[in-house]
Amino acid sequence: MSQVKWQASGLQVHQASDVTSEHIALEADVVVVGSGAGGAVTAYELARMGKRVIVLEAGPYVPSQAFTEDFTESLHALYQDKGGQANSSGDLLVLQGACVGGSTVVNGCVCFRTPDFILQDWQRDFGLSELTEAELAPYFDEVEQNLSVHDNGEHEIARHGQVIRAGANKLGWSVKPLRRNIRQCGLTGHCLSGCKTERKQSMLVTYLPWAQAHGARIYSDTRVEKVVTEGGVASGVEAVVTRHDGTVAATMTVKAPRVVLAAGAVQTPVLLLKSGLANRSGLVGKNFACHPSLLVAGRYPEPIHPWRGAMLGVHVDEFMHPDKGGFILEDGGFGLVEMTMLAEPGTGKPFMEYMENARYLAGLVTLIHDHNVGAIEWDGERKAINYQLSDADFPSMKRAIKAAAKLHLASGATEVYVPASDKRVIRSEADIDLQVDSLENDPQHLRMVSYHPQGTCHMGADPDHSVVKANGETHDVPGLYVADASLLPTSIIVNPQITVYALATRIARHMS
Ligand SMILES: Cc1cc2nc3c(=O)[nH]c(=O)nc-3n(C[C@H](O)[C@H](O)[C@H](O)COP(=O)(O)OP(=O)(O)OC[C@H]3O[C@@H](n4cnc5c(N)ncnc54)[C@H](O)[C@@H]3O)c2cc1C
Repeated sequence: MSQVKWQASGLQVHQASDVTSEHIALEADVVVVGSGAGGAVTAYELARMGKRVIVLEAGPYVPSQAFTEDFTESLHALYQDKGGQANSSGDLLVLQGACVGGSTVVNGCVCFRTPDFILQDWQRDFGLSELTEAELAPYFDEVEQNLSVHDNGEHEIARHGQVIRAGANKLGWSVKPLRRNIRQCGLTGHCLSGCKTERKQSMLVTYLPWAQAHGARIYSDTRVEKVVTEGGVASGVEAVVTRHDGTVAATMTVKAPRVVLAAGAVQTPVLLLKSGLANRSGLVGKNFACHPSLLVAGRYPEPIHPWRGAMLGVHVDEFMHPDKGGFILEDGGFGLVEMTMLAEPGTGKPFMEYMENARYLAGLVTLIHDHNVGAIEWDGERKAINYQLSDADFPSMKRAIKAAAKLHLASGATEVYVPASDKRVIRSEADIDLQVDSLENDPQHLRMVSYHPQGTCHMGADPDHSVVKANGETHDVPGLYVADASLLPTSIIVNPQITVYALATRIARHMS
């Protein structure tokens, strides 16, 4: 891996194809595991402080020019488990990016700060007294500025967003443009396949090149298998470099007194469990939450063309506070593949009818404030995501479906499709309770997707009841840090990337 090629996008990545020896031994001040939201920001912040930083990324390096805007191919090329990662019962797809830039490459660009009522819960219930709105505000300001976060302009609200906004106004519900980290959006609607024109301000085109400009070295195809300690203190990692045909190109060791885990909320706990570290509380991998989402589609009399224009335009925050329901609705555009993945279109004739009418559909994505009832487990060979929607969260899921149905009807939809395994269509206000009240919280009944796994190595003041401190360092192992979505003690209702960026910035700045 001594000779690396400069890629057209400007990022220089050491890849498996560059490997020239069976073992690679490296040294650094800090080794960062994962190059997504948490990893890229931490790497940049530390590199610009003059630290020698190495970033190890399990996924491949896919330069933007290679993005295809074909979602089936993107799942294969850019996503964890080729887009097939799911919970143990198979009714929750857990989508995560697995490439240089992580989930930020494939995300929908939506940006929210952590709601203050969530931070207050963390202060009260987890002893995180320092994580106040005032303390985090400068970090939010900074990352938002760095990533060109702005309220969607009118041209960024596609037809599907316009009809939803009109319906929300009719109902008197609070509806706002979404904020997104994008510069001069090309309105292609292919966010989930990566942004070919590099307008999305993902880590691939921002913090990673910036980190590299400050000397950080980035290795793709490199999966960290173990965190190593000496005398109870972090001392580095062991990794394997794998070619794209699955064969091992080399083993790797990195010696570093600071190890930052940012492999995402599924893989970071797996790595700690494999390494047998930082688990005095028994909470590594526990406390998993994920904002289980539904795509509630409405059929409109006039064509909507949900694949046209910016993917995400507006959101309804009327019910965001837990006292008001604990959910938000985001208007979501989607292409034909997403449409079949996220809905329950049936098979045979019903499927053909659904797809024939695709251009008349608009989607609402529900996000709920779920409890942290899941767990990531490792049996020595494979991971398991054990998560079922809890009975405590089912009422809020049903409230979100009802609100989405009501909103579609108010927006002019003639039919609303509930993504349930027994086909349920709502055609009038009177149908809403009828169709939704009888839903059961049984495995496989609702087709759920998570874009936001969180919480599996959560922060807290008490070492017996949390995995890491507010500064990101694990309670048990000096020098071993977590800086990704695993940190969040509770689910945060809103899309989490900005929270992860802000926390990672803070963690890097507090690192000694
Ligand atoms: C399809 C999709 C849409 C989304 N839309 C939005 C949105 O609009 N707004 C928003 O706020 N959030 C969105 N998110 C979520 C957001 O992108 C994530 O919350 C955020 O990126 C999490 O950051 P992270 O650092 O925890 O993990 P990631 O960004 O997922 O990065 C983790 C990286 O670690 C790598 N890795 C894993 N294991 C290892 C290992 N053992 N060794 C080395 N590397 C490893 C992975 O390959 C991955 O690249 C979306 C996510 C998805 C998947």
